[in-house]
Amino acid sequence: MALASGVRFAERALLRPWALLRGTTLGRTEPAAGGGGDGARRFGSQRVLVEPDAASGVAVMKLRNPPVNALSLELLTELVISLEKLENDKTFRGVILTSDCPRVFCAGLDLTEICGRNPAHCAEYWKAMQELWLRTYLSSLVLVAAINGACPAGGCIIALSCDCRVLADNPKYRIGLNETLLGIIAPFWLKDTYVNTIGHRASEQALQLGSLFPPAEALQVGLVDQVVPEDQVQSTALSEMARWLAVPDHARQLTKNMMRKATADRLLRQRDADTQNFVSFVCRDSIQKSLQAYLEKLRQRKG
Ligand SMILES: CCCCC/C=C\C/C=C\CCC/C=C/C(=O)SCCNC(=O)CCNC(=O)[C@H](O)C(C)(C)COP(=O)(O)OP(=O)(O)OC[C@H]1O[C@@H](n2cnc3c(N)ncnc32)[C@H](O)[C@@H]1OP(=O)(O)O
Repeated sequence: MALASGVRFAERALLRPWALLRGTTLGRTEPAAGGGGDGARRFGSQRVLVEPDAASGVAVMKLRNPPVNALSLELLTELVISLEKLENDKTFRGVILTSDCPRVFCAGLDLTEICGRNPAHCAEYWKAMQELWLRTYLSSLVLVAAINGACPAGGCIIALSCDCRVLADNPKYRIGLNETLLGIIAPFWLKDTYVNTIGHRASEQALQLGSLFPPAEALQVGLVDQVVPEDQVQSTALSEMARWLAVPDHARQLTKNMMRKATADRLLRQRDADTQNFVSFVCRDSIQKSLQAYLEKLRQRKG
């Protein structure tokens, strides 16, 4: 399958994720419940479950890092590797990304990865976050987010880097970039992704206010493409997938690349500087205090 040279270049420029892998069990293959042939076999890792359907060329990738799918370094690494595995297998043309944890799609950055950690760890963690965004944003596969739970901050980053978003209609499942409410700032590449999705004025407001949109508002502002009853999220994601897969891959991929390359290139050009900014920012005493206070509030708040 011919890929745009820009996509190939960007992919070559990305980090090899293997070095990040610690204590994971990638590559394990097991029969899916009730499944028989190769197309029904699932694989994955401790924190990412992949259910491939070779017949349709679509795999369902489920985040399972309970309780809230916080993006730990391990989860980030396993997501990158699982995606790479599907991209390298030409049987697959599309991936539906969803959560295996009830009520939460993804709670965003795992705050324990950046609270009270040394600068080297924060740098390693941020590089893994950049890597996941670059991989998903530039993926040659069609990515549909089936958002079956709350989707703040880093969770929204993952959803935004997909091609299409289907959100379950539950007022508790809010989506958006709430970084400012934690006293932190969305990086420029995330701001760019937001602007590309909902436009400049809406992003300006939502980013400063740290808005988390309930489903109807998320649909209205263009943050998601469909809002459907909870029990129809998966089937709607599959219908959306069929719509996207009806387009010839090469034309769709070249168009995706044309739309997204400039945004990704901005980060690729200044990845190290972005990492340094992140580390020096989050390691400030004042930011560490805000993050600790937020984490404490989360731990005390139940229900
Ligand atoms: C000037 C220079 C500028 C340079 C700038 C450079 C860089 C920019 C810097 C930073 C950019 C960062 C970009 C991304 C940021 C993020 O993603 S920050 C994370 C934001 N996430 C949130 O705010 C979500 C917080 N969580 C919740 O709101 C809820 O947990 C929920 C997801 C709605 C689920 O609710 P519920 O089902 O009720 O679960 P609980 O709240 O009870 O939580 C269960 C346990 O999980 C722990 N937890 C929740 N979220 C996180 C998390 N993100 N990280 C770690 N741990 C989390 C929670 O404490 C509970 O733990 P215990 O069971 O009590 O131990």
